[in-house]
Amino acid sequence: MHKVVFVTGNEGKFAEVRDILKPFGIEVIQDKNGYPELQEDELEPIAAYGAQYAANKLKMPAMVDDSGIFIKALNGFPGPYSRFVEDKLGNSKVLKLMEGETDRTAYFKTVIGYCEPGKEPLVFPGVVEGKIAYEERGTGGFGYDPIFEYQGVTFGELGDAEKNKVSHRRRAIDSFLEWFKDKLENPESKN
Ligand SMILES: O=c1[nH]c(=O)c2ncn([C@@H]3O[C@H](COP(=O)(O)OP(=O)(O)OP(=O)(O)O)[C@@H](O)[C@H]3O)c2[nH]1
Ligand SMILES: [Mg+2]
Repeated sequence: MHKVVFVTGNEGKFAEVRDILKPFGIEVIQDKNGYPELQEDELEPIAAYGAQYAANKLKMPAMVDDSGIFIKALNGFPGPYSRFVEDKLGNSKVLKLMEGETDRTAYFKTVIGYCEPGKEPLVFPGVVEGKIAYEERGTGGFGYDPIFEYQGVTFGELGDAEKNKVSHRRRAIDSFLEWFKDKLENPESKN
């Protein structure tokens, strides 16, 4: 069994990453102590810096997840500021900003940052494309899930297991796993 520390205060993220990695023999341990989140227009540098900070502080391999929802009609807003906007506006006010907008195109993105002590951080992005619904639907998931429609169904309406098959987070973790499995098979050749 491999162990990875996942630094996040978000229980929804933690539960998803734990469930996705479990079948691969990777045990995920949550660390709620946080990391400095850079203010950047892209998620990658935020995740890279956070993972390196956490690995060097904890002296063990560390993972972070920086995520956001990017709405086309709002020029990509809230993107990296999704946490702040969720806290200050919430889904109902985001829907107000979208009133009158017929182009509902949006995507969710997760960047997994992973780092081992003394090494360079690696980033693994995952994206899922969808649409902003006209009203909140469903009580599952967390955050923006009730207003994000994937193939006509909101992430709030999908069960956890179904969301974990198609989500941005799932895609980012799949990309991490590809690298991680390769590293287990060829321990000398990578990173
Ligand atoms: O509907 C959603 N489905 C998701 O799958 C999802 N993943 C993240 N989010 C939201 O996007 C922001 C990310 O901010 P974020 O990456 O800084 O995370 P966070 O501050 O919640 O936790 P931490 O990991 O930083 O401690 C926060 O508002 C999250 O609630 C999601 N919303
Ligand atoms: Mg955060």
